[in-house]
Parts: sequence; C-alpha cells; structure tokens
Amino acid sequence: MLRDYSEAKISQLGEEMFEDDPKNISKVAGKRTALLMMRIPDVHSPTAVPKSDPAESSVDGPAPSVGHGGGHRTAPSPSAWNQPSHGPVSRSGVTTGPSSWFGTLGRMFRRSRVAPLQTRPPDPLVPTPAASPPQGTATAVGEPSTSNSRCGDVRGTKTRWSVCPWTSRSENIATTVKSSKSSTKKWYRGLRSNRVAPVGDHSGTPSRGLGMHRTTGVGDLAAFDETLDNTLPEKNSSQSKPHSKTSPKLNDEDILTGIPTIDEKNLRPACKEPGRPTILGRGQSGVVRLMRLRRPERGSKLVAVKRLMLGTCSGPHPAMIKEIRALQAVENCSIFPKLVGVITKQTFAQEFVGNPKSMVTLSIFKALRGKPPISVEHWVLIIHDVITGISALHQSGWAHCDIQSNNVLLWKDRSQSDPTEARWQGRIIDLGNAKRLTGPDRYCLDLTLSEKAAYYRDCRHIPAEIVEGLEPYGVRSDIYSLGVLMQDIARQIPGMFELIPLADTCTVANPDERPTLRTLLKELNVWCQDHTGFRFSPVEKKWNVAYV
Ligand SMILES: Nc1ncnc2c1ncn2[C@@H]1O[C@H](COP(=O)(O)OP(=O)(O)OP(=O)(O)O)[C@@H](O)[C@H]1O
Repeated sequence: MLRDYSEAKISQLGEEMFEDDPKNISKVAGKRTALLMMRIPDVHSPTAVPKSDPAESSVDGPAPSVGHGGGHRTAPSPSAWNQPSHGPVSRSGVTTGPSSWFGTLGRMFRRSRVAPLQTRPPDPLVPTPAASPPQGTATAVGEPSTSNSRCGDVRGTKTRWSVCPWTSRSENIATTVKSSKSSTKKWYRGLRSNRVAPVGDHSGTPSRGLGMHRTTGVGDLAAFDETLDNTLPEKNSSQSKPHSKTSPKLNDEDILTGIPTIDEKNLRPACKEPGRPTILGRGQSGVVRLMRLRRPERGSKLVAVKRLMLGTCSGPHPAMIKEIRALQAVENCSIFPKLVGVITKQTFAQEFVGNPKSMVTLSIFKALRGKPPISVEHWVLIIHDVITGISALHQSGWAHCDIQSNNVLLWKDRSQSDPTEARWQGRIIDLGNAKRLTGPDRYCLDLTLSEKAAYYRDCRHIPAEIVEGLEPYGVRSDIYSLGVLMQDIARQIPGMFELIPLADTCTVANPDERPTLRTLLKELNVWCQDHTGFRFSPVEKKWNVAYV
C-alpha cells in the first residue's frame, strides 16, 4: 500500500510525464535475444530471416553511426534521417554523384578513422563475404566490384553507411547500391546491433528501416502486411536462424485446436495520427503493431499484433504455435498478456500492455533510464510480479529463457476511480524463446568459441552453464536471468542498492546454489519490510497478487 499521499502524487506525476513524452515508445534492444536463437536445434521454423535492423538499415545522411565494442550502435537522430542524401559514394569514399562541401569534409573525417583493410584476422563470427555481389547490387562508379566493397548494405538507391564488421569495428565504408531488394546484411549484425527501434513515434519521418512509416492510409491487415513485406529486405539464407533448420510436419487443424481466431476484417491499425500506424516494437522474430479490434456490441479494444518474419510456411508457423501454446499455458496468470487470437499463419494478437491513451509501452529497460519516476515500493512490487509470473510459467511446465529488462513491460491500471490507487505492474512478454521443461526442448547448446564469446559479451542474462552447454535452459537459468534483472534495478534505483546481495544470490555460478523463486519472494518480502516498512501481505490483498 502506498504509505503517503506524496508518493502517490509522484507516481501520478510520473504517469503524466510518461504519457506526454513522445520518446517513450516501445524500444527494442537487440543483440541479445538474437544470440538466443543461434545454433539452437529447435524443431520449428522452416526458414528464417532476421529482423531488419532499422538502426543500421537505412540511415540517410552524412553521419554514420559508429560501432564500438561489439558494434553497439545508436539509432540516428530524427534530424539525421531528414538529412538530404548525397550522391552515390564509392567504397573508397569518392563521390560519384552530386556532392557537397560537407560531403567532402565528411569523407576526410571518415578516412582519417578508417583502419587499413585486412589489418585484422577475419572475425570467426563473420561469414566470408560472398564471392559475387548480391543480386541487383550495382557497382559504384570507380569501383571494381561491390563484392570488394566488403560492406554492402544494400537497401534503397541511396548511399548507405554501414559498419564493416570484419575489419575495424569503427571502420565505416560508404557503399553505393541501387537495389531495394537485395541485402547483404548478415545475421551477425543483428547480434551486434542495438535493437532499439523507436519506430512508433517516428512513423512520419522519411525513409527509415522497414519503411513502416511510409504506409499510407489505414487498410486492412492483409494490405498492411503486404506493404510491410514489400518494404522488408529480402531474405538471405545466411541470415537464417540455426534453430530453423528442421521443421516438423504439423497438421493445421491439430495445432490450431483450441486457439481462438480473429477475422482480420475486424482489425484496424491504431494510429496516433491519421495514416500513421503505430509500431510497438520489433524483435528478432518479427514486428509488433498496435491495432484496434472491433468487437460486436462491445466497442473496440487495443491489441498488440505480432507478425513473425520467419519465412514462409504452408500452415501456421510452428514458432507462432509454440509461442501461443506458452501463452495459453499461463492464460490464468495476469502477469502475462492474454492471447486474443490467431489472425493469419504468422500473425497473432495479444493483449496490449501499455497506456491506451498515449498508445505507448514502457519496459523496465526504458524505465531504468529516467522517466517516469517509480518509487522503491513500486519497484519491489514489479519484481514481485516478475517472480510470480516466472513461477507460474514454471509451474505450467515452461521456462521463459529470455527474462531481461526489455521483456518486462510496465503499466498502470487507469480504469480505477481513484488514480492514486493504481500501482505500476510488471507484465512479462515475449514467450518466443520459451521452452518446455521436459521433452525435446531439453537440450544443451553447442556453441563455437566465438559464439560463446558473443553470448558472454551480449547476453548477460544467460548463465555460463547454458553457454558452455553444460545444462539446458530451465528453471535455474531463468532464476539467473531474474537475478541479473534485479541487479540492474537495484543498481540504478536510489534506495534499492541494498537489494544487490539478494540479487547476487541468483547469479552464483553453481546453479544448485541459486535460491528457489519461493525463497526469493520471501527474502524480498523481508527486505521490503526492513527497507520500506510494508510487507506484501496487505499489498497482496489490496492489489490481488498472490504468493506462489
Ligand atoms: N503485448 C504487448 N503489448 C505492448 N507492446 C508489446 C507487446 N508485445 C510486444 N510488444 C513490443 O514489441 C516488442 C517486440 O516484441 P517481442 O519481444 O515479443 O518480439 P520478438 O521478435 O520476439 O523479440 P525478441 O527479439 O526479443 O525475441 C517488445 O519489445 C515490446 O516493445
């Protein structure tokens, strides 16, 4: 229970700030989840394609985003997207079209930073460049071949900047491309790039990433999907996720039994402004859009529609079926968004977690970076929610396998008469990597050395025993991930520093020494009483949360 009114005021203030801040859109952080998909002998997904990374895919303008330490790149600022594009530029930086004085300066600047080519041994993570240029890729004037350009990021007809991954991470090379379809984007770029894709609020800005923003009008879902598909880069076999190599033959009727369906005629994109559909986020497996579902006699409601981009499939996509099954397994647990229904073979709708007025979602990742201010008590309750949700998932026979700050969304129930009564609540999303605790999902990863290195670098939430292939994903790896999440919160929220030791118990190297979720919840309760003066029990009653 909120102890004083000022706390509630602060919370309310935070809510208002959250609503007003156009930057508070759904993020998607990226490289880490991609790694989860690597070399996993999953039995699903016939073909796969990684998500397009808008942060690197179509940045028009003179300023490249420079990769540092693992290629963690920052999405360009909206002003950069609006920069006029320059003429085609060859690999060596020679402008072959109309140039400008700052283009020349830019080249000088870039040249000064470019490391000599092949000064390093090739990164084993990086596939050898294709012997022939990608289909449709034009050679820049003055260039012998684009296959030598080594950094072909071929989308659109404008000059693209991309980081050359197998020379220097800070080495940026301009390439000229003339095909809008072919792509030499490698799967590893998804691993190294920042997944943050603040598309929703930039839907009106020109040429960026998937081009969702260029969608004009509000058509039906099929037309919308078609538009999306046309703006996506073509699938590249080298981008396939390892787990997609085998695909079971599934009977459509069997797998869809018990799954509600939605007639796409009842769906309309939810737009903040006319003609600008809202994109909630993008992940490794697909795009999530905000749509309005018309319900006969009950008005409409907002739903988050996830469309998988994992290649074509004759029937419902196995990856979608699996995610839906995991969602169904926890349909009685309020910590997970409810499944609303299946729309197409690769598209399904789930409950929207966010602010229905501003159409904005807030993840822990975002909340830890400033706004809105959330009190210690509410943070403890959010952690409580996450523990409760994971516990419910485990009891249903599933492990989440990707618990991290991007996959916990925060929301407030604004429907209550007294807004000060509302509290921030945590909702766990993205069951796309969930695995059953028994059966064929119980296998150990088999990673190469460089893949392991990438895991250690980019997937802090994955414990070493999983990376080393000593244990399969399961209850204890989820507890480790939860510990990392708690560490992140405790380190960044003033007043929660003393929670770090408890979080640390979850991340000990020996999985057997990690606490159970029940123990963790009790310890959290004790900590909460010591540091904030309240226990869960009254809160539990007030907000109807329960021990597990
Ligand atoms: N139910 C929801 N309500 C609101 N936003 C959502 C919802 N589900 C997903 N999102 C937004 O869409 C983004 C991508 O969703 P999700 O993580 O499920 O995709 P993914 O392709 O499985 O991602 P990943 O690469 O992590 O596997 C999320 O980070 C979140 O911002």
